Parts: sequence; C-alpha cells; structure tokens
Amino acid sequence: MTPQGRQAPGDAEDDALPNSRLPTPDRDPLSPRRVATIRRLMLTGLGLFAVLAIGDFFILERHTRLVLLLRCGLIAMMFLPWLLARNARTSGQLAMWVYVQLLLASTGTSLNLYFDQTRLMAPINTMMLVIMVSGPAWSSLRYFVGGMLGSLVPLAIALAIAQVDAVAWYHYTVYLGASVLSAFALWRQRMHAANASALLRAELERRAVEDALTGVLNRAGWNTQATATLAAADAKDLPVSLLFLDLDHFKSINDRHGHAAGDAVIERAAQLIRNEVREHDLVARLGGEEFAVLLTGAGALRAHEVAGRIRRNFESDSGPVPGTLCVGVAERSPGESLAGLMDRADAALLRAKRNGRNRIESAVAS
Ligand SMILES: Nc1nc2c(ncn2[C@@H]2O[C@H](COP(=O)(O)OP(=O)(O)OP(=O)(O)O)[C@@H](O)[C@H]2O)c(=O)[nH]1
Repeated sequence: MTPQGRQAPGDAEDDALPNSRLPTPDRDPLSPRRVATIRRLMLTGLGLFAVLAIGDFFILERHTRLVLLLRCGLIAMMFLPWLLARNARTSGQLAMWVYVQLLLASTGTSLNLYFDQTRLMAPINTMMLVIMVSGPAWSSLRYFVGGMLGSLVPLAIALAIAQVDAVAWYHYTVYLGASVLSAFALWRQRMHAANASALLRAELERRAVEDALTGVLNRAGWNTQATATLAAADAKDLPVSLLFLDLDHFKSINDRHGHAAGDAVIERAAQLIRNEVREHDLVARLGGEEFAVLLTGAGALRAHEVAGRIRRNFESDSGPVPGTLCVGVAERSPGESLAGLMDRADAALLRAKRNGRNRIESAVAS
C-alpha cells in the first residue's frame, strides 16, 4: 500500500490497458484470406465482362474494330483495381477498389448503349447500369429484392417495344451475372466490416471495465457497477458489505522474486477471492495489489466469514510465492454512499496493516 493507504486512482487501469495492443477501427482486421476471396470475385466479374465485350465482337460480329479496341482498353483498365486490391489494408480500401472496377464496367455498358443499334439494348443497358452503380444499396435483402424487381421494369418496356433476339438475351444474362456477382462481393465485404466493428466495439467496452491482468473489474467498472448494486440493494432493502483487501509486503515480493512473479501473485489472489464469493458479488482490482469486494445480501457476520476464508486460503496457498493479506470489512449503513462505505473499509484496512498484517479488521459504524 501507498502511505495514503490506497494506490492513486487510475494506476490499475493504466497497467490494465496496454493501448499499443488495442485494435482500432483504422487497423480493421482484414485477413489475407478475405482479400483473396474478394479478388477472386473481382476477377470472375472481370472475366464475365470480357466474355461479353470480346465474345460479342467475334461470335456475333456486331461491332466495329473501334468498339473492340475501346472495350479491350477498358478490360485492361479493370485489371488495375484488381491488382491494387491486393495491397488493401482495411475493408474500406478493399471496397473502394471493388467500386472502381464496377465503375469501369458501367462505363463499358455505356459504350454499348452508345454504339448498339438494337432498340432493346438501350433500356436493358440502362437497367444494368443502374444495378451496377447501385452497389452500395445492396447491403440488405430488402434493397436487393427492390433493386431486382425495379430492374424488371425497363426489361418489360423493352419486351413491349422491341423484338427480343438472342443477342439481347446474351447481353442481359452476362451483365446480370456480372452485376449480381459484384454486388454480392460488396455485400459480403460490408457484412464482414460490420461484424468486425461490432466485435471491436464489444471488446473495447469489455476492456474499458475489466482489469487485463486478473479479469476482475477495474476501477472504472467498479464505480459504475458498485453504484448500481447499492441502488438495487436499496430498492430490495438488502444488506450490503464491503471488503477491502491488500496484499502484505507486496513490494518485497516484487523486489525479491521479480515483477512477473508479483503479477502471478496478484492473479492468484484474484482467483482465490473469486472462489469465495457468489456470482452476483462484485470483485474489483482498485490498485496494484488492492482489491475490493461488494457482497450483496451479506451483513457484517457473513462478510467476516468470507474475508476469513479468503485470508486463510491465501496464507495456506501453495501458489507462486507465499504471502499474506489484510482485509477491512464494512457493513453499509442505511442510505450510505459508496464513497462513505469505501472510506470506512479503507480505514479498517489501514488498522489491520498497523496492527501487524495478515488480519481482518472491522470498520467503525458510520
Ligand atoms: N508485480 C506487480 N507489482 C505491482 C503492480 N502494481 C503495483 N505494484 C507494486 O506493488 C507494490 C506496492 O507496494 P506498497 O504500496 O508499498 O505496499 P506493500 O509493499 O504491499 O506494503 P503493505 O501494503 O504496507 O504491506 C509497489 O512496489 C508497486 O510497484 C502490478 O500490477 N504488478
């Protein structure tokens, strides 16, 4: 313990939150496997587009060499986002390259619109363009169904005003395939990013209230949960008791056996404390080697029993390094604040230290 009887607030949290190891949204965990999957989908979309654009010229002999040249140029350009996606470090970067490829494919569709003389192709191409560039809206099943149904409208118009020949169906099928595939890639990417950020948020929330070394509450978590527990106990008129525990001569354990051994002793103490309390009781590490336990439904007598078991178990434990601890016990007076209760338990703990250590002292009544 420090001369003031308690480690400075925040010390445990500083130790508990090694910020350098925290994942951040900027360092979105994008695995190489995910990048490979999305790039495979991009390549498939590119292949489908190439089949349409080049196959159209050779198989159906519909376009001029200029159109073929323009299309080959576009296909070559579509390789660029596919290549660059390999270096994507975040989901956002990866999605950006998928969008760029979609944009190039849409440009190709517009070329068709410009050069194609078939009346049917105009609405079909427009429809495909809409599907392709509306990629971001494909993030939910509702939008997907809406988009697909909407795309049937220009198709119906085309069917009504023009003769549907094999070429038209060929274009329609290939464009649709490429669009659905690209949209699917985007959708999966978005789902993955959403899951990753939800996991990250949950992890950060957990770390904000948990002591990294022992897994019990840290001071921030203690303040919130202990306050809520006192309010709940008031509502149900339940007794509440507080234990303040502090390991004896911990500095000398560190000095003689090293910091790692000291950490192991702290972990073991937390484990032994947890073994003696019930599921709904709160256990927190408030400072280096100082713990607090809030026992709901327990008066002074039961609190002393729990404290006694913890003290004995710690003393007789064959853990990393033998040691002892002191406990200050305080039963809450009706309506007493958390701060008041903690002050009394702390004073009792100090008395236990002064009276020779390895002992339990009760707080004076408030
Ligand atoms: N290993 C380890 N040591 C810590 C940690 N946090 C604080 N300490 C050390 O714990 C020691 C606490 O020392 P003191 O407050 O003097 O208390 P003490 O030596 O236990 O003495 P008494 O409480 O009076 O019996 C200091 O040496 C701190 O450096 C931690 O997370 N791990």
